Amino acid sequence: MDASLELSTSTGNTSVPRYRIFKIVVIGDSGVGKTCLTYRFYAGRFPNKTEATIGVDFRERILDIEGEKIKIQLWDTAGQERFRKSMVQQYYRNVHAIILVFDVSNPASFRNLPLWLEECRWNAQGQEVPCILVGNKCDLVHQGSSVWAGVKGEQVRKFAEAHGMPFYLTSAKEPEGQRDHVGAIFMSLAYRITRQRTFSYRSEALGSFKLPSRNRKEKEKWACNC
Ligand SMILES: Nc1nc2c(ncn2[C@@H]2O[C@H](COP(=O)(O)OP(=O)(O)OP(=O)(O)O)[C@@H](O)[C@H]2O)c(=O)[nH]1
Ligand SMILES: [Mg+2]
Repeated sequence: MDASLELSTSTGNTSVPRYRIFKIVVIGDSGVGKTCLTYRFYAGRFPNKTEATIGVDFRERILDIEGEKIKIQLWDTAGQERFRKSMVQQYYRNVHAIILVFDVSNPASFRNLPLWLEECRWNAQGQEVPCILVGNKCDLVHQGSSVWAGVKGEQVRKFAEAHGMPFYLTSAKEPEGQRDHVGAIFMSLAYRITRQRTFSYRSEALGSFKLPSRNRKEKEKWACNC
């Protein structure tokens, strides 16, 4: 069954709420903050401590989108190859959207983005799945030396534009109590995927952003040289 058509129910009791379920997979290099971002959205705060994710961790939240309650199922995946290689196909099975994360203070995590997109393209098997780009750890931008050696906003904008992806720069560690930027990113993605009434994976149903084609020249063109 198409995962989007699954309804949430644990018993035969008809009074149990039934929701449409949407699967969002979070990918990116190890240490970029995937666990912290998903935890922040799930629990509303930065986690006290994290360890490298093994395989996948699931976090779910019920959201109210224009009067409809839906269940967002976040797949917080492992960035380390050895902790993910046996699970990659499950990550992408019936996925509704992908969040591609890099660390703004770690240029290597930005340079590796084409490899992640390649993995998405390969596993999506011709389906076009919404993908957004998130640069995390923006709280570190003004720390340390006066010359910022991390990824520059302009580089991010160009990369995102080249691949037709919306992008956001944020911090899972942003102080609580201020505006919830991380929450707004997830909410805006949830809003976007739930608007697709047909549940089709095709690009015409999903709007303007899609996974890029396999184009080596294009990937090299937008690779970061920092
Ligand atoms: N300053 C800062 N540190 C962060 C932020 N997000 C995560 N971190 C830290 O970065 C480290 C790695 O965070 P994780 O969320 O575990 O990274 P991950 O992407 O899940 O890593 P894997 O599970 O190995 O793929 C931890 O020490 C976090 O405390 C952020 O927004 N700002
Ligand atoms: Mg993790």
